[in-house]
Amino acid sequence: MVEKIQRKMSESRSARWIVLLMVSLTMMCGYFLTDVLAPLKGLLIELFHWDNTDFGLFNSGYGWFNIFLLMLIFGGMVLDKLGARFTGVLSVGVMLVGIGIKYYAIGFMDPSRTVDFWFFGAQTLKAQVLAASLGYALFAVGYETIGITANKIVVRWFKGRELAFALGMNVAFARMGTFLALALPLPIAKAFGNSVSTPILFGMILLLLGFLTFLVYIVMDRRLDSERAQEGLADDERFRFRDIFSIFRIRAFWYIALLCLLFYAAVHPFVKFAVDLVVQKFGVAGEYSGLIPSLLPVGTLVLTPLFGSIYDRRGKGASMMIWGALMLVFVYAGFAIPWVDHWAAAVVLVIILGVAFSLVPSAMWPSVPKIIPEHELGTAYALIFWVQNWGLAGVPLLIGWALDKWGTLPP
Ligand SMILES: NCCCC[C@H](NC(=O)[C@@H](N)CCCCN)C(=O)O
Repeated sequence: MVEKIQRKMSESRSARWIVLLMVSLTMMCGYFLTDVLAPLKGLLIELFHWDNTDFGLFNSGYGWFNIFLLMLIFGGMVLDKLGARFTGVLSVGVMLVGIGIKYYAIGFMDPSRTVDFWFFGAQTLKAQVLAASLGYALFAVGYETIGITANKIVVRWFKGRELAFALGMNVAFARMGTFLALALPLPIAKAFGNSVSTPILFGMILLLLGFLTFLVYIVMDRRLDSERAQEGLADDERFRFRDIFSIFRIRAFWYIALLCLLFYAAVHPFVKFAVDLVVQKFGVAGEYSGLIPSLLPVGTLVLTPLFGSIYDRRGKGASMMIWGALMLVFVYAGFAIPWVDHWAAAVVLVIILGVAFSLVPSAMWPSVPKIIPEHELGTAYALIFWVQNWGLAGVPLLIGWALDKWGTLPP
């Protein structure tokens, strides 16, 4: 097999699947670290006296640099200008620094210390919460950038072949990272005497391993470059700043960005509120309440690559996205109708949601290279992620506000 890889990178099936595996593992570590604190909320309340406002601030940190300082868009431009190898290393470096700050804040800072500062008026905050949020904000820049970098790498290696299946597998690794982040942190923290910082340290070590797998990709990608150069196929089109305007002029790009915004804003925040929903509306007992929402990531692990391979063979990406979006409307109508309150209905609705959450991404990500040239792809993905991030940041606030106003959930 190694011989085959050495002979011809561009034609070796094993080489491109190894590249996919190496890059997806790096990305998966990022997905693990993104949600590593989610299951530890109880411990943070118990040990450090964090409250809902602290959590709200910490979670909002995700968008501070990406959305407001446009770091995500710059990340896409760096990707198109300086390439995936450099951008990947930079992303992992930024993630490590960000997560290092968060680790220091959670593991070593005095939870009772406060800081006074001015931001649209005088503010007092817990120093630990502020530092952890700033670390998370920095981490998120690297995390989102590694997401678009992975997309561009997969397109480079798989275009004209089983691209949608490969992108589906890449998303499946992301889901696995999220799944592990929900399953592992609490047992790890408990095994180390209720230490909230140990799962973060565990994630950092994982990410260092993810960095090593990225180095394997770099070696292979360099070989692909030199092979292409020898054949006179070097990528000579370079990204220029004004290319951003040619992306803006493509109408299909806006349709995809809009669908990405609405779709992800509907699904991701749901996951955060799903347990409360099945308890409050469907009357599921406390200890089983996590089971129904957990069907969602597990189902998407298998279905996203499956739909990707259907897309590779049959096409019809637009129809897949439309069906996925319609299913989502059906699911939320089911959640909203008061008399649909049997636990079995919740199971069926979550399964349909899982199908929708696999259908749309499996068609959406491979559709972008069909409308955008490769040298602008990083910026195009970054712009789509940037639009999407507004929804990911805004909708939880909207849900919180709606629950406070009309909901029955405890504050
Ligand atoms: N190579 C990554 C494929 C994109 C996967 C996609 N990720 C996103 O849309 C990100 N902007 C992050 C979303 C927030 C998750 N915490 C996905 O389907 O996850």
